[in-house]
Amino acid sequence: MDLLDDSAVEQKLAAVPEWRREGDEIRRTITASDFPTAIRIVDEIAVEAEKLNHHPDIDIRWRRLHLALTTHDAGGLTEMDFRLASRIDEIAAAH
Ligand SMILES: C[C@H](O)[C@H](O)[C@H]1CNC2=NC(N)=NC(=O)C2=N1
Repeated sequence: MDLLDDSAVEQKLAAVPEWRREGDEIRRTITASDFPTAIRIVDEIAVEAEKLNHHPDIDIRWRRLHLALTTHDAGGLTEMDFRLASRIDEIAAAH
């Protein structure tokens, strides 16, 4: 998987407006209604991540999930990060 250049990253970020670029990562926060819901969201994300074989870093703080995506094998941002970001947004929107 090839690293995306800065203009490609900016272009792809436009499609996932909840996400922000932080260096080699894109990050977003999901606020759930309560802690069990936050964990259910994490579980649904885990299923999608496994399907894609692409996994986020997840920092769970009560109802808030801080997510970070990067492609470790490539050492930065690739198409896979934006594909999973889009799946994560669908999951978040369903709760
Ligand atoms: C062998 C390698 O660990 C796998 O191909 C997957 C697992 N999940 C992954 N997740 C992320 N975020 N980046 C990777 O490079 C990655 N690689």
